[in-house]
Amino acid sequence: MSSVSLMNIGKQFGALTVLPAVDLTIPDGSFTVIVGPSGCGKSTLLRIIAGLDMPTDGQILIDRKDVTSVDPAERGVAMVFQSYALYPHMTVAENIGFPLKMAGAPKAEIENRVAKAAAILKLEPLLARKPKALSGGQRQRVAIGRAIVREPEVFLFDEPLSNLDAALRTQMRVELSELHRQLGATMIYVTHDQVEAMTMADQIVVMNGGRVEQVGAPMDLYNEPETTFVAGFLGAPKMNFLKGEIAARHGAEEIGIRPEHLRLSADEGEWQASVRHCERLGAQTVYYLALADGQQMVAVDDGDSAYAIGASVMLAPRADKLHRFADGRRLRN
Ligand SMILES: Nc1ncnc2c1ncn2[C@@H]1O[C@H](COP(=O)(O)OP(=O)(O)OP(=O)(O)O)[C@@H](O)[C@H]1O
Repeated sequence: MSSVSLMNIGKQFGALTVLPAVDLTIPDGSFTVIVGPSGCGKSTLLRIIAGLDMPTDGQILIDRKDVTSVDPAERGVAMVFQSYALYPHMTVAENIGFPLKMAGAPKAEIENRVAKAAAILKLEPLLARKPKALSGGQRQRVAIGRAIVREPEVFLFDEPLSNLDAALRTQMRVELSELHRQLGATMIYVTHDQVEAMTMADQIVVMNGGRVEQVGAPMDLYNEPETTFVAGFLGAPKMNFLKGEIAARHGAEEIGIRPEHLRLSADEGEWQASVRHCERLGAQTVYYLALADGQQMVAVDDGDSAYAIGASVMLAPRADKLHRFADGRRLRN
């Protein structure tokens, strides 16, 4: 197991500064998810840790050793990509064992380690198949197997689930979390999907425009976002943001309240709104609402909640869940 430290990492592609200066510590054995919108630089950061890209500035430490100019193969990291890049003419066993073969490992050792990885990933019945005879989820497991056999100190995942359908993604989230518990290795996982970040991470790193916005445990970021960016990025449906008179009454330039922290009632509440649209999800009802001053809100109510389109409702925000911001930053007190 190994910690990873990024010290003042900068990256430029020609005139384009993708990462101005990133400082980040990834604790030993953690499952750290780097999350942010497309283009914020998260894949670049992962490739720099892997050694596939060189930083323009700064240092990378793995297990407290400076690996900034160490060859990717010598860093003790293994990367799993979004596109599984399996060799179509090789069997599952050959695909998994390929990195070891390339490294010149003896045949018996390759077989041994492939068997161990296949057992962990429940791929044993599929070892003789070719990739084209596998489902998307099975292919991704083979790609993960190829990383496991190398017994890396640090696993790097670059959006590994984005080619899978929703049901399979959910299943693989559980499998990856179990894999992490089983192996105890440090895992760094890049995604733009906040659900993956919330469900798998023990540490989330939210990035925005090449900078680290906030680092912390999922529920800490959810409950105490430091910026409106983090507040709006984590959670679905998204946090509501309100400005003007409504925010001023709470002593803020802007307030935020999550849809599940609004209580709806016919006659009691702080704000009056009309129902524009509703989505009945079975377990929940999602209301799209318009306040009297024209600001839009979303509220989540029980599955059997039954306000009609056009109805007038009162909204009561939970006082302990109301976030106050000025200049995009959280206000304290
Ligand atoms: N080799 C390169 N040459 C020039 N620009 C690049 C190169 N690689 C990445 N970039 C640019 O760097 C920025 C960050 O890219 P990066 O792939 O790290 O973002 P990302 O957050 O991982 O996005 P996505 O979720 O879309 O993969 C983008 O503006 C991208 O166009």
